[in-house]
Amino acid sequence: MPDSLVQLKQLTVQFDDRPVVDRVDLSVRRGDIITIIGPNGAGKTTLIKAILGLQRASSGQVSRASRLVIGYVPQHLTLEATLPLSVRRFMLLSGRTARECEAALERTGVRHLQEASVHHLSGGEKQRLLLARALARRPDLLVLDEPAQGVDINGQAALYELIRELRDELDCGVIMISHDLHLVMAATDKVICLNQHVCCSGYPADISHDPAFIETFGHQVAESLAVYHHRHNHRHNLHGDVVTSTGLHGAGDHDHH
Ligand SMILES: Nc1ncnc2c1ncn2[C@@H]1O[C@H](COP(=O)(O)OP(=O)(O)OP(=O)(O)O)[C@@H](O)[C@H]1O
Repeated sequence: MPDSLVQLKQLTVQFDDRPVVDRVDLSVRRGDIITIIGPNGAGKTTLIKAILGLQRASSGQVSRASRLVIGYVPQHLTLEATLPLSVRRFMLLSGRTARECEAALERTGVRHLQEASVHHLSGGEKQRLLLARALARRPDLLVLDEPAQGVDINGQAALYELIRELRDELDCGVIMISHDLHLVMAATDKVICLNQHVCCSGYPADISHDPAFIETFGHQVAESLAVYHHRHNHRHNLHGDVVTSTGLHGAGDHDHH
């Protein structure tokens, strides 16, 4: 897998015989910012867990570059509420030196909060702290699960901008999940629209014209993104399965034009 930090080949994850991630091919290289979008239950977190090595594949392959360092930013900071913990201590628990921790906090703009309790941080400050913890590892690959949760709209744009800057500074690859479609369209290199299988993928400008995008997100979202409606040759039922007039088909049976 030349140049790839991580590569998925026909990755399938099933729970109770139900494919939640269905034959997904994906490659992340240095310099990429790839965003996974899709409805609730589409398999986005399961896919990310497979990349992190936390979820076993039912079939297919996940290959990682040798000695790959991954920095992971989870959806939420979950901590024991009764445990007193300062930002400084939280960072040191990562095993990095005090200097590395301080530099990472500085870079994500929350160094001034070192003595604050992690329990009292705002949503945006927590996300920046989690990003600093991931950054302190000097990752080859940054994996973020909805990094802008609990962050106001200005803060979201700033956070996406920071992620782009970090990609340049670290020369790392970035893969993230996001529901913030407007920001994704503005701030991402490549979008993967997941609904168990990959519905469509490509550059934001292209994907917003893709009928599968409109099919998955509905006309309201599509229109608000000023996308066009094209013919679409399959439909999804409520479970995300591909349905045509002749019945139920496997996810690989369709194409989009
Ligand atoms: N360990 C598990 N055992 C059984 N089912 C699971 C497990 N983990 C996830 N699922 C199911 O797999 C499906 C996909 O879940 P996943 O969390 O990957 O979706 P998602 O796209 O991240 O959704 P959301 O946008 O709501 O966070 C869901 O129906 C979920 O209930």
